[in-house]
Amino acid sequence: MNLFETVTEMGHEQILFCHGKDPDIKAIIAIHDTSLGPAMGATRLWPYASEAAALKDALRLSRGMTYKAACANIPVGGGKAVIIANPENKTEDLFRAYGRFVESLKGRFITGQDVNLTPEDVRTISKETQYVVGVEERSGGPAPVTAWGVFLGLKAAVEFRLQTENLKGLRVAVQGLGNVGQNLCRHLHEHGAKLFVTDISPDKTEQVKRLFGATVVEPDEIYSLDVDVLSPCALGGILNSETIPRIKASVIAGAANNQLGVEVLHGQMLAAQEILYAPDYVINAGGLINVYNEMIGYNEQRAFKQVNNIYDTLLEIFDRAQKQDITTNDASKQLAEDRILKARHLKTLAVV
Ligand SMILES: NC(=O)C1=CN([C@@H]2O[C@H](COP(=O)(O)OP(=O)(O)OC[C@H]3O[C@@H](n4cnc5c(N)ncnc54)[C@H](O)[C@@H]3O)[C@@H](O)[C@H]2O)C=CC1
Ligand SMILES: O=C(O)C(=O)Cc1c[nH]c2ccccc12
Repeated sequence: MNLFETVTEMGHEQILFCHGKDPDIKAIIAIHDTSLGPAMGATRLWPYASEAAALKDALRLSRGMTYKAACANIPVGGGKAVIIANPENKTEDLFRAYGRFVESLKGRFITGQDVNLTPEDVRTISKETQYVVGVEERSGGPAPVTAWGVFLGLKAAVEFRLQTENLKGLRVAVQGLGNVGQNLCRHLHEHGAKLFVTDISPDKTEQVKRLFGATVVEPDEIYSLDVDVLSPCALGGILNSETIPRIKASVIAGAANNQLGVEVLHGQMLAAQEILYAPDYVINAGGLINVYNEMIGYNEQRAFKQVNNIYDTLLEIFDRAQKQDITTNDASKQLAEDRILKARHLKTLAVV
């Protein structure tokens, strides 16, 4: 990877390569943009196959956070960190060393719990840095709020594409029944949707079958089901050249980050198949909105108002995409970039 070329193209401000021998630590903190406020993004721990893969993940996820905050209209910038490690080798020393790197950024980057980190791990990080949120779970953790936002976004997409406000009998395929997926299934079930679900953990599929009468399918079957909506709530990169031709759903609305394998190509493939894609960073902003509110002093009414906005924002994005004949992904990027440019312009005026 030609690093500065990539960073120039993607627009990152700063990338911190955190390295140490005792303890052995390799982590990357990517700060994409702080025009709207301090960069926020949870930290993910993953046994990446290569350092390039880790860097790519950090770069793309952090840019997604910038767009996420801008589309959610909160004064926050975008960042993300990845720790390159096997979850089996997590130690207190590792997280403390990582916490010192976060502290060294003096609040330019504020982080918390993402894939393979437990609340306990985040508490360990917070022994070394004050720039961690979501540790005390004052608001019940971000996942239920994320799920509520995804539910509203799914509803907006169904209304736009299928011209119905009633979810009764709507067939929805949910991939991944973790903290977000299960909460989403509950909302959908309560509104009369018919669920088709998959997870690599049989305990989780059994639970959702029992609680919400869902039909359980094998992980690879989820793409080709004859359903109205596909809701990816597990992994990134699942919308790609292999899966898209198999998709029969006309709406994609789920929580996973980086759902599109190759953003432009696969965004266009979905549009060509007349599948309405709710951009991941717009629909899954509930978690970020929740931790942001915790940071500034939790106010449930304000937090829910901001999450409820996801519905209107998505309708605006779908409308923009249709009118300009562009992908929904490009329409949301435009919305985010407009807001960021405006904020930069205001800052320049303030200096003068
Ligand atoms: N928790 C939050 O507030 C937010 C979560 N997200 C994203 O949403 C997604 C889900 O988040 P959580 O529910 O918190 O994570 P989680 O780790 O609780 O759940 C993920 C689930 O996906 C399952 N899974 C893994 N590989 C799978 C496969 N190949 N097929 C089917 N299922 C598979 C896992 O067994 C697990 O049950 C993640 O991609 C996360 O990055 C995005 C924004 C906020
Ligand atoms: O939406 C994402 O990908 C996030 O990283 C949201 C998030 C969850 N917990 C956090 C703690 C600090 C900053 C962001 C988050």
